[in-house]
Order: sequence, then C-alpha cells, then structure tokens
Amino acid sequence: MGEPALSDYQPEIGCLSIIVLGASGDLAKKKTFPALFHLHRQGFIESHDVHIFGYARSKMSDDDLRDRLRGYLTPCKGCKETHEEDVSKFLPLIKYVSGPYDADEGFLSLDEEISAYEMSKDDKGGPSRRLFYLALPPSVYPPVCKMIKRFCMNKSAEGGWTRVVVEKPFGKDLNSSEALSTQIGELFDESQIYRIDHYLGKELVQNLLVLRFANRLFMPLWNHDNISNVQIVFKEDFGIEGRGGYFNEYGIIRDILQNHLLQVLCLVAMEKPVSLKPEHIRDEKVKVLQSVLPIKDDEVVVGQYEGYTDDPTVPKDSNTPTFATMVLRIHNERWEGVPFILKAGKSMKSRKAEIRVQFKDVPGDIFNLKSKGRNEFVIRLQPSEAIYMKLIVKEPRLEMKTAQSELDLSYRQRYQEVIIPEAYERLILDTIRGDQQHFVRRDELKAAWEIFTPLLHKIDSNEVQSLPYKPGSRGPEQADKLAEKVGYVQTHGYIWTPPTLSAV
Ligand SMILES: NC(=O)C1=CN([C@@H]2O[C@H](COP(=O)(O)OP(=O)(O)OC[C@H]3O[C@@H](n4cnc5c(N)ncnc54)[C@H](OP(=O)(O)O)[C@@H]3O)[C@@H](O)[C@H]2O)C=CC1
Ligand SMILES: O=C1O[C@H](COP(=O)(O)O)[C@@H](O)[C@H](O)[C@H]1O
Repeated sequence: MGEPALSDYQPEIGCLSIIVLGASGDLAKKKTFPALFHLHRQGFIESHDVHIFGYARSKMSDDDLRDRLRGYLTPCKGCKETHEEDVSKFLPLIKYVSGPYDADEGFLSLDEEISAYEMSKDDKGGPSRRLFYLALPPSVYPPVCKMIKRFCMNKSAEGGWTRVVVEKPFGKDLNSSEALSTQIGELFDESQIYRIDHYLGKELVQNLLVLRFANRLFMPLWNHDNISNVQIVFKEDFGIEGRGGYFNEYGIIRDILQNHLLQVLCLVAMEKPVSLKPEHIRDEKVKVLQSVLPIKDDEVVVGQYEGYTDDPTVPKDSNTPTFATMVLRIHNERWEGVPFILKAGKSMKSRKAEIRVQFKDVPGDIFNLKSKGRNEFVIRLQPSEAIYMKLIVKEPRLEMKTAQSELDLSYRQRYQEVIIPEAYERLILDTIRGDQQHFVRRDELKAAWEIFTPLLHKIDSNEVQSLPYKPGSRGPEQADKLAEKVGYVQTHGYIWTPPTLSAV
C-alpha cells in the first residue's frame, strides 16, 4: 500500500473558466499565463474542460495577446511532447475581452463570452467553475469585484463555484487594507477569496512545516534556549526596471517584507498546528503575528539605492525605501529574546532568498570556537534550493584542528530527476482545488499590517529617512551593524558553494 496522501482532494467536474484580469500587464505575462501553460502541459488543466479569458482595457485581438505571451512560455526539461506542440495546444484556449474595470459593458461582454463557452461544453447546464485572477493594481480591486459580483458569477443551477484571487500588496496600511477587506468581504465569502502570496508556493517554504514538525531533531532546539537569532533575507541584483510607477508608491516594505518575508517568519516561528487543515495552520500563523512587539525605531535601517530617482516615473525627492532591515521580536514562551532580522533589498550584490537560523555559542567551549563561527541552519529558498547545516568538525589531518563545514542537502544534486514547480503553478492549482492553506486569511493580513503601519507612516512622512547605498552593494552599512548589535555573528572566511553534479 502506498503512503496516505496529505491532501484529500476529490477531482471536480464541470467546465472551468479562468479569467485573468489585467491580462495586458507584467504579472500576467511573466507569471500567471506561464503558470497556466505549465499546468496545462502537465495535464492539471485539460483542453476539454478549461477555457482562459484575458481581460484588460488595452485594445488587442485574441491573437495579439497570444503573440505577446508566446515568448514567456518557457520550454520544460524532460517533456514528452515538443515545446511547439505544447504551445500550439495551449494558446488557442485563450480568448481576450477588452473593457473598463468600472463600467458594466465590459463585464457584460465578458460574462457573455464565458457563458457561451460553458454552453458549448455542456448545453444541459452542468456545474461550472469560474476563477477570476486579479493581476491588477489593488486600487481597482473594489470596482472589479463589484462588476464580477453583478455580472459574472457562476450561474449554473447544477452547482460549481466562483473564486477570486487577489495579489499583494493588499492595501497600503492597516486602514486601507481593512477598508479593502470590508468592501470585498461584502461581495464574497472568505472561502471565495484567495489572497495570494507567491512565497507560500515556493518549494522550500512549503517544506518548512515538514522540516520542523516531522523531524525530532529540531523539536528540542527550536527555541530561545538554543537559537541566538534568525535572519530572513531577500535580495535582488536588479532595480525597479520600469516598475517605478508601482514601486515608488509602495516601497520595499509593502512589496516584500509585509507579505513574503513575514509569511516565512510565521512558518519558522509558529507552534505545531492541530492538523494540516488550512484553518489550523492559519490559526497558528495569526498567533505569531499577534505576538510581534512594536518595531523599535533604533532597530530599523531603510535605504534607497543611488540612481533610483533617475527613473522618469519616480519623483526626485522620493524617500521610498528600496532596502530595509529591521528586527521583529516575538513576545512568547518560545521566542522571547530572539531577534528575527528581516532584510530585503533591490539592486544588491547578488540575488538570493534564504532563512538563516543561528545557534548560540557552545557553553564550556574547549576548542576556542569563537574564531570559527557558530552553528547555522540555512534554508536557501532560491536560487539553488538547499538546506544546509554549518557545523564545526575536525579537519581531516593528523593534527587536532577544527574547521567549519556543512551537512548539505542541495536539491539540484539530491533530486536530479525532479523539476521543482513554479510557485504560481502550485498556488493556481490550489485555487482550482479549493485549498486555502497557502493563502492569507483576513485576520492574518490585518495582524501583518498592524506590525508595519506605524513604521510605514513614519517613512511616508519622511520622519524616517532612507539612507543611500551603492547599487550592487550589501545595502547601507548601518544594516550590518544593526544585525551585529542584536546578536548576529558573521563567520568570516566561510562561503557555502552549491555542490556541482560532476563532483560526486
Ligand atoms: N509584476 C510582478 O512581478 C508582480 C506583481 N504582483 C502584483 O500583481 C498585481 C499586478 O502587477 P503588474 O502586472 O506588475 O501591474 P501592471 O502595472 O503591469 O498592471 C497590470 C494591468 O493593470 C492595468 N492597470 C495598470 N495601472 C492601472 C491603473 N492605475 N488603473 C487601472 N488599471 C491599471 C493595465 O492594463 P490595461 O491598461 O490594459 O487595463 C496593466 O496592464 C499588483 O498587485 C502587483 O503588486 C505581485 C507579485 C509580482
Ligand atoms: O512580489 C514580488 O516578488 C518579486 C520577486 O519574486 P521572486 O519569486 O523572483 O523572488 C519582486 O521582484 C517584486 O518586486 C515583488 O512585487
């Protein structure tokens, strides 16, 4: 007998319409449509019961949209069919409807197109499923949701559903987010709303619960007795690249920390949930967020890379941070006294995202370990997914000499045959299957905004100033000083290199 599946999903029947609103945009072309392509290629959504609609204000034909997307549909390794065959089966499933986001006519036409497709599939009016993906700026969520509710809900008497996927950042601060939640909450039940945070779809983020709660090894260690500090880091080696209009209004804290890094923090810090049911997991995440203490002014460094305001869409006097480091402190029995250092930056030296759990010094040290560095447990989310543990070992030679080394689980080497799915692929599949585990619940979102809103207001009013840093650097040097001040000890001279396959 095989292992019991962790998910108890039962396949549903009824034609599926996936509607990408904002189909002309950046996210749609780079992430949403490519994810749908890969789901289709792997048979998770099938030509005989799915149709995909793009909707936006831009005037385009079906073929214009298809041509625009073609270059973003990347070939996969080890596919049965050629890439051209996969693409030629996928693109005809896409239709484009143009219209405004706040007026009836566009949504009436959209509904007509969806209904015509549903009738063509099932003239007896069987169940139908409608998934609306809002790849749009949050400012247009309220009118779009109103239009969907008025004109585009699933109408089948035989059942089915209507679901709405909304992107981050959901609001700009606590009040605006709550207002948005209330507006959308008046139109849809919580069970119909999927607040997507694509970091929750990353392989190693999904692995966190398993690592923590399926391994006895970590249970006694995962607390303030043993852990000195935790760093959750996101770096990109490029700047805002034409997204200045969006980015300058939001900044790095709303773009990355309030959502992606905070979600990761929850999974690192939460208690064991009662079960793997989405509500049980989300209950535990909310408890962590509610235990976070107000951020102290002297435990924040924000920065802006030099040249950021050269972007024509960015005002010359912008104080918007493109970099932030801050310390979050969780006031509970497990984590009292352990700083969680969150760090995110654009235009940095390298691109990576990782969780670094640094352990305390060994008591009663007989090896003079201070100079060698501490034990660290590192979860490399990207690139080169890996989990490694930095250890002190005896150097293999005659003399007794210690050195830093590592126990290393590098995914590329260990899982050579496996293609790790893109985060969006996984999460869109979850929305089709109705699994909300990896989506943000309303109370979670509220607690997340409560943590950052006071600081965001200080930055917006220039009370907290962004420090300049050189593009391609580590960010302002004050950030490293802050991490050091709260207890992070950097190991000099040790660099983890992902093992190569040829070096076996
Ligand atoms: N791009 C990315 O990598 C990521 C984006 N996101 C989130 O996804 C959402 C969409 O992002 P992205 O695709 O980059 O955004 P875009 O700026 O590309 O906007 C998407 C589409 O929305 C329409 N639009 C843009 N601005 C406005 C406006 N002010 N009023 C009405 N419609 C507008 C445009 O379509 P038209 O004019 O044709 O109607 C545009 O093509 C955002 O919430 C973003 O935070 C999340 C993760 C990553
Ligand atoms: O949400 C966002 O994420 C991307 C980074 O995503 P990743 O999966 O490549 O790490 C970031 O570039 C963008 O600014 C932000 O909106």
